[in-house]
Amino acid sequence: MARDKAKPCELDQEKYDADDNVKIICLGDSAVGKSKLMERFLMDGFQPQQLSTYALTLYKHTATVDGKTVLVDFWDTAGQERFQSMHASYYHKAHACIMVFDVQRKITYRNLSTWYAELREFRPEIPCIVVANKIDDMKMTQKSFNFARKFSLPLYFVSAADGTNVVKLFSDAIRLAVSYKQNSRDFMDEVLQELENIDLKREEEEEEEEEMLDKEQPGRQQSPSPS
Ligand SMILES: Nc1nc2c(ncn2[C@@H]2O[C@H](COP(=O)(O)OP(=O)(O)OP(=O)(O)O)[C@@H](O)[C@H]2O)c(=O)[nH]1
Ligand SMILES: [Mg+2]
Repeated sequence: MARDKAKPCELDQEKYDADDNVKIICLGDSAVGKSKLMERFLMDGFQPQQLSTYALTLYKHTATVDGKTVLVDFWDTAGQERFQSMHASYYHKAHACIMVFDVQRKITYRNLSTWYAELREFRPEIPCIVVANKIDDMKMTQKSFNFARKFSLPLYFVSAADGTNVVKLFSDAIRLAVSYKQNSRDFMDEVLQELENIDLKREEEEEEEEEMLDKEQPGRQQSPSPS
């Protein structure tokens, strides 16, 4: 008797079992440590070499929130100016944002307002966490950064280099993304959902129409389209 039954592919099984999937984007100037934070969380490692992200890297991660499996797409975006025109698609259907600055470079903190304005233009309601990275190199970690307070955003002091607060940051971001997705009353989400429903309905109607025509005219030929 064969004991080993064919096992379904692991990834497909995860997808099948997943209760939800969410998209989390990461924003901030070049070299603030966005990719290193992902690396620390997903691979539990840190290679100090500087390799700027080319436009976009996508990481897939499986998490458990309140006993449910959640598939997470992390979008690691390049902070460099030259890629800024791609941002509309970065933001599309994102459920949470991690916005990073470097505690050692004031300009990256100042630029948060630009990143935040752009985020809100595309995703007015999604949860956003402000992240002060590289606190391993900094003595005064308790310095108050007004930006987060001004917009009532949570602020996390982290280090991708030594791992401080990294798991907490990502776990909370996933939790916020899931809860946003489940409770969202975001106007843009509703509009997108409506558009998807209209598309589906139109496709169904077209299929029905095709079927009816096929029944009415067996052996029907497609008429040439006017040129
Ligand atoms: N000391 C210290 N250095 C860090 C930390 N996180 C990142 N770095 C360093 O900062 C540099 C930039 O890190 P990246 O993660 O590549 O930065 P990024 O934000 O992804 O940059 P772009 O991809 O260009 O947008 C690297 O040399 C890292 O080693 C940290 O927590 N502490
Ligand atoms: Mg990067």
